[in-house]
Amino acid sequence: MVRADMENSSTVRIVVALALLHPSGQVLMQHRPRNKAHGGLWEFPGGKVEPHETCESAIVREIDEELGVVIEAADLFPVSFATEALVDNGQSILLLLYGTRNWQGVAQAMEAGSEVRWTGPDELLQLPMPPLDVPLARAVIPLLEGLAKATTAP
Ligand SMILES: Nc1nc2c([nH]c(=O)n2[C@H]2C[C@H](O)[C@@H](COP(=O)(O)OP(=O)(O)OP(=O)(O)O)O2)c(=O)[nH]1
Repeated sequence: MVRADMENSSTVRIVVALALLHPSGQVLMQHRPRNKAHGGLWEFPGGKVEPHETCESAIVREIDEELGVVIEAADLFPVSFATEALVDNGQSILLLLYGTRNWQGVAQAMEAGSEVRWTGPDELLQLPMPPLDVPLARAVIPLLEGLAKATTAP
């Protein structure tokens, strides 16, 4: 039986992440600083949704902070999501992956100890990444292949 107090004590932490899609068929991946959770792995840039933020305003903020580029909430579309129970703090993460093809500025790693790289569909699953990112990366690959085809089409 589910008690009312149990229903109200959600332990789900929402994390938003972005597939920044280059017209050539590449996605921007970020190397996590070694001092953070999953340090040293490649991930989609993003972060936790803070209280009083919407998911969209959180991803716009995180992308500005982490990559120094401006994206518009209106350009975002949902790509996929993934969930994982975290054993260390008892929280579950709900990771929402958005996509966009539009941004302003040149994406670069703004955080100390971080780096970024544009990655094609053949390389994406070769990168060491957190477990949650593997199914998300699989969902991104057809988008990259579609973009690459559109670029090379006569
Ligand atoms: N941003 C991001 N986080 C991910 C991905 N995959 C994955 O498991 N995570 C996890 C790692 C962390 O436990 C959590 C996000 O934490 P974060 O450190 O990026 O969030 P934040 O920028 O708000 O961090 P902070 O202010 O607390 O340092 O989600 C991913 O692709 N992108």
